[in-house]
Amino acid sequence: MNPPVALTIAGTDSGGAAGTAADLATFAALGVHGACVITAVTAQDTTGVSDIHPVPLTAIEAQLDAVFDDLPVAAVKTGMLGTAAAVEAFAQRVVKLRVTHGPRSGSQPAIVVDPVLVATSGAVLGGEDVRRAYLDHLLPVATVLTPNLDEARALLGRDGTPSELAAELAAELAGRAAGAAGRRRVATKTVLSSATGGRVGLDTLAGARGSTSGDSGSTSGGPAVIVTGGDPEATGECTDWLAKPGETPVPLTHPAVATSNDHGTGCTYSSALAAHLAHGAPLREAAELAAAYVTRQLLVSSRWILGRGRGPIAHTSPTIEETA
Ligand SMILES: Nc1ncnc2c1ncn2[C@@H]1O[C@H](COP(=O)(O)OP(=O)(O)O)[C@@H](O)[C@H]1O
Ligand SMILES: Cc1ncc(COP(=O)(O)O)c(N)n1
Repeated sequence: MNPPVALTIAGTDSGGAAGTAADLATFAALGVHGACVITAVTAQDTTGVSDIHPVPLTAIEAQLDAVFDDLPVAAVKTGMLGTAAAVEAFAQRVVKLRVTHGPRSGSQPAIVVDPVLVATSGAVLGGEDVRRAYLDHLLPVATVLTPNLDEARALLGRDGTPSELAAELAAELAGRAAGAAGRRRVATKTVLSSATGGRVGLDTLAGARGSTSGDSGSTSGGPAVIVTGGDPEATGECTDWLAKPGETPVPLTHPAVATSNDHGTGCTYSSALAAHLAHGAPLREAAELAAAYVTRQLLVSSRWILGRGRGPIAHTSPTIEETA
């Protein structure tokens, strides 16, 4: 039987903790075939990021087209996109997939966006132009986004509690999604009407609205938002807040692991979420399973001493001893 396919669009981490190293390891651990589009090469270790080399836009576009033209991608996870042009190039392809497949074809991938802007070490992985491109182009067409607290604050440009930020971000993006869908509907109708002599399929127009069926993630009102609640000093519990437009945010609580080996945690969480969505899990269940996976992996690496800084979250399979 074929495994589901998930695609990561992200940067490399030479230290093997975050970025594509985390994403592909997580996909493999969760029984998903992983494809990857590299957006940037970073020189990075447990102490920080010392160099960033963006991949040229044409090479990013060629990788995206190679994967989408060939593989049945069930879920996409985006990590460090690095430039506004890369954000826009991927957003354009999401819109194209929706227009060509329609919402009920079952062939639209779930789009998980981890809006990476700043690394745990403090390095800037996406500037103000990237933040704007996320808000204007990619987030409104996403299925679900997974900002941490700082990223949620940066995207909204204001502070608040995690549940407030999750609800406000979902409402803000629902508004943007509705506006973008209206503009696409007019553009698609014009293009298709001239191409078909006036006959336009209902499915095609519904697809241009960017709605998805079932509970793989977004409702027709815009993307779901999960504000993650990681806290390196945490003892006790961590709470992530899941918000869907127009609904009261739901707290998702799981045990906290006391560890400083947390480099790559956010990448691992969003990849695990994409992997479970690729398997067909509903969004809330996928979020709970992803948090359980991250918690287990943090436990495995909690006593490791690797590198001089914040060590990696484990990407190895735990032994019985490590999970005890
Ligand atoms: N110490 C921890 N123990 C258990 N879960 C954690 C811990 N730190 C983060 N998580 C979980 O990992 C996921 C990613 O969260 P977070 O650390 O906020 O992302 P990022 O690495 O982007 O800051 C969330 O589900 C969060 O609750
Ligand atoms: C290539 C790449 N992508 C993402 C992150 C963020 O991960 P973290 O928040 O754990 O530093 C990173 N450091 N490097």
